[in-house]
Amino acid sequence: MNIKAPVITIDGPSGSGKGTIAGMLAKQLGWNLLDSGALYRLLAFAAANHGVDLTNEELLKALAAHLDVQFIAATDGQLQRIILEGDEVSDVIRTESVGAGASQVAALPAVREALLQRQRAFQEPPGLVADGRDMGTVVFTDAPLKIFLTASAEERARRRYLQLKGKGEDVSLSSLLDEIRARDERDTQRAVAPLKPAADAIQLDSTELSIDQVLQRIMSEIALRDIAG
Ligand SMILES: Nc1ncnc2c1ncn2[C@@H]1O[C@H](COP(=O)(O)OP(=O)(O)O)[C@@H](O)[C@H]1O
Ligand SMILES: Nc1ccn([C@H]2C[C@H](O)[C@@H](COP(=O)(O)OP(=O)(O)O)O2)c(=O)n1
Repeated sequence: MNIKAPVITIDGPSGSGKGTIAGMLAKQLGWNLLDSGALYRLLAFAAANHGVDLTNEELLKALAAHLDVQFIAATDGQLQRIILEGDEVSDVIRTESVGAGASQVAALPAVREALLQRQRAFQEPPGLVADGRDMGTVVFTDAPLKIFLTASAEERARRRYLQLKGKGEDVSLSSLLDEIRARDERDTQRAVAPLKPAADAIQLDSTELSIDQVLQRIMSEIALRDIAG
């Protein structure tokens, strides 16, 4: 019998804390990690490098199917590393402009289809924490725990501002808020796999919660379901 590894999905809008929480959970549980947004970011980044227009669905589909990417698991003291065509791109794919490009290519059905199996291949023992927009609604519909993490747009822009400032980037809070709102609009309104909570997702508003409080809330849901052994 083929018993699949359990999956915890964490979906939600930009800046809600998905990546941070997913990374901490994966570490704490000793599970695999899928940062699905990174795949869309990598595609947008690779398209720019190869001169592929972000509206050219056919070429983007081919590029998505052949993306030469490696995810190197986090170790103590080092975050997960991402290698594209032999070069480390972990940081360069995190800019807001690559995020906007990712949101654009992510609206194309052929691109989503081309990336589906690649995402499902991360479901390996002992378990998987998957973060994105459609992890609970499309990619891992039978996940035993689905979290939909939100926060107000203002709080998400503030977090992104602090994060990018911390990396030495010259950013403005008001333009980040505009970009976050534009991305929310595109991600929730697209025809395929729009950002929305799965019917069986637990919705968690982190606006007033610390990272540790969010983590504790999710750990208690895991304990309730007895899914982490
Ligand atoms: N509950 C929280 N309170 C304050 N800051 C947070 C919280 N959750 C995440 N952050 C910070 O917000 C920023 C964006 O978080 P991130 O995990 O990248 O969000 P997402 O993956 O949803 O876009 C990071 O700098 C992170 O440390
Ligand atoms: N499962 C996913 C993950 C990301 N996307 C798209 C939509 C997002 O705006 C972009 C970038 O996602 P990412 O999770 O890296 O973005 P944030 O860190 O939340 O700002 O990719 C998607 O359509 N489906």
